[in-house]
Amino acid sequence: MQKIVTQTEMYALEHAAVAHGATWEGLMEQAGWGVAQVALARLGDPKGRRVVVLVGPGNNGGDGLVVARHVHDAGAQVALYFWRRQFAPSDANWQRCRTRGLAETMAADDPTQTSLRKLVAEADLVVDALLGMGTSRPVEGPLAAIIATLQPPRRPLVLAIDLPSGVDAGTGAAPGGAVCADLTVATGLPKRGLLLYPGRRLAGTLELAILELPHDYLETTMSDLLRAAEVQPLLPARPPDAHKGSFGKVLVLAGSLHFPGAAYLACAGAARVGAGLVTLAGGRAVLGSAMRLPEATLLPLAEGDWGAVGPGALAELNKALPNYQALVLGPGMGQGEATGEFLQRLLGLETPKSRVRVGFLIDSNSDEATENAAPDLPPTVLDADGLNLLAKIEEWHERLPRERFVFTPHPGEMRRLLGVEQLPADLVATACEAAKRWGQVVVLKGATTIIASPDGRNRIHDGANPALATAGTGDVLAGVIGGLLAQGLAPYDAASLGVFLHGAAAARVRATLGDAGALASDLLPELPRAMLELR
Ligand SMILES: NC(=O)C1=CN([C@@H]2O[C@H](COP(=O)(O)OP(=O)(O)OC[C@H]3O[C@@H](n4cnc5c(N)ncnc54)[C@H](OP(=O)(O)O)[C@@H]3O)[C@@H](O)[C@H]2O)[C@@H](O)CC1
Ligand SMILES: Nc1ncnc2c1ncn2[C@@H]1O[C@H](COP(=O)(O)OP(=O)(O)O)[C@@H](O)[C@H]1O
Ligand SMILES: [K+]
Repeated sequence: MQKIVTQTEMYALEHAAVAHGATWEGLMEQAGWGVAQVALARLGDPKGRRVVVLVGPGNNGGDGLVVARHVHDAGAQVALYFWRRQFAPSDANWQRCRTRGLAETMAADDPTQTSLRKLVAEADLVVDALLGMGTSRPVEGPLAAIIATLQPPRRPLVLAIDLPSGVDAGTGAAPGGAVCADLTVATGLPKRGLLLYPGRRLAGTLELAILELPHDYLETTMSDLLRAAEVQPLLPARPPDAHKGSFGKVLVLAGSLHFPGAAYLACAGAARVGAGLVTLAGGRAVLGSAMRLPEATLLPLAEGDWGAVGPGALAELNKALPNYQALVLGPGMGQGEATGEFLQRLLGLETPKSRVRVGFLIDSNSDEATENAAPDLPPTVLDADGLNLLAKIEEWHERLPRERFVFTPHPGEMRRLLGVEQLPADLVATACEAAKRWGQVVVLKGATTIIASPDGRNRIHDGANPALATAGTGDVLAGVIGGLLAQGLAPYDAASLGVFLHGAAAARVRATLGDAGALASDLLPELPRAMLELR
């Protein structure tokens, strides 16, 4: 399991390591040695290769000095460029470089960066050891000017130690600009900011220098990187004597006159990850979707204006729902008033005000009242307009049954659910706090997707892929997660495996079609292949 840490968690781990007998010097030596091995592997034969190490004032700079020594000892020609670091005899790593006679330039003596530009122009590799986890404010002044000398296009490879200087370790933000690295070697464990944008882009390829840290410490609060090894065991078994009833039934309530295709994409997503049966619920607006997927069955619902689903549909749904193991609710269903009222009652969230308005339906013990009462929902994926409509309901999170839903918001939907103008910078913390407060699994989608469970566990999917930046890919994901819920996966696992398979299918699409022009429906045939590859 690859853990991802915040600064606080990393500093606590370092303290715990010291308490277990490690020394700060020893840790720094391990970190620098590990980074040097990556650097040397990239350099090829080090003889005659020129390496510039940019050394900052803190421990990140200390790591840089260790790297400089090992790369020098391997045969490369190393020059040191110091920013804000004062020599002190106690700086043992600097002292060791001096003993070896490494060239030194002080940034204070190079106010126009003339020497630095020359060094960079002649270098094969630049090691960025200016700032790491200690980055505490936007980069500015001379530091910004130093970083600007590394802007692409440039000749040398740029390797950042731990984090590209200027990237916030917790949020991935780089408010004053940052080093744009070709690769970043994280020391010990990758920091959260390396997975979040723009930090993820600025970091380039991610590698790791191993540190001996007490891994059991703080384990439960750390994020997990979502990788094949974590989700492979979650794949539902397919016994040879299975029948369609073995793999669950999914009911999809999606699509509308304006977004008819969402229904198809969600249904096909569920079917393509192995659900036994998919039923599309809706009016005439979604008939076309049902015809595109002849394997799906249809649950016709009473229509309101313009074919929208309204409260009149509750009776049919109530009868059908006990036959389903999962529900996908919301993709493209529209945000009309009648649909909002329908959703509110389906979720059992009608306010006293709406009770008065539809009072005759819930009055006393009439048959109609029973038929229209909020049903017990199976595990449900709530997506897109389902979330937008939910966000309009007052105090929804205090009244929604807990541990029943997987919410799949993109950042805009997340803002609406939280009722904020702008999402907080730390998206992992945002998703985790929301999952805890709402009592639901939250999948905060984006180039990096975060899956958070109400119990505090969370997984980060490092899956940037511009081929996915096209309408309808989220509808497929909602269906995929629904299809996995129907096969009996717990909500957090269904969400995790779903995000992984969706990303793996997208990677396959990108490999054949490239970055642009893929359709959301191109993901569908790749889903079974992604499962085959994982199994
Ligand atoms: N301890 C160990 O054994 C291990 C440590 N490790 C390594 O240590 C790194 C963390 O080291 P760190 O905590 O010393 O912080 P670091 O990133 O060097 O920067 C601190 C300095 O930067 C300054 N500063 C900050 N922002 C600034 C800005 N925008 N503009 C200008 N200045 C700014 C800040 O100055 P101040 O805020 O006080 O003005 C302070 O002087 C970690 O990333 C990893 O590489 C690992 O190898 C594991 C073993
Ligand atoms: N650049 C990107 N890299 C990786 N995944 C992306 C990127 N852009 C979008 N996605 C993924 O595509 C899906 C888009 O979902 P969403 O925004 O709900 O779109 P829609 O509602 O049109 O289907 C999400 O799973 C998201 O994580
Ligand atoms: K750095």
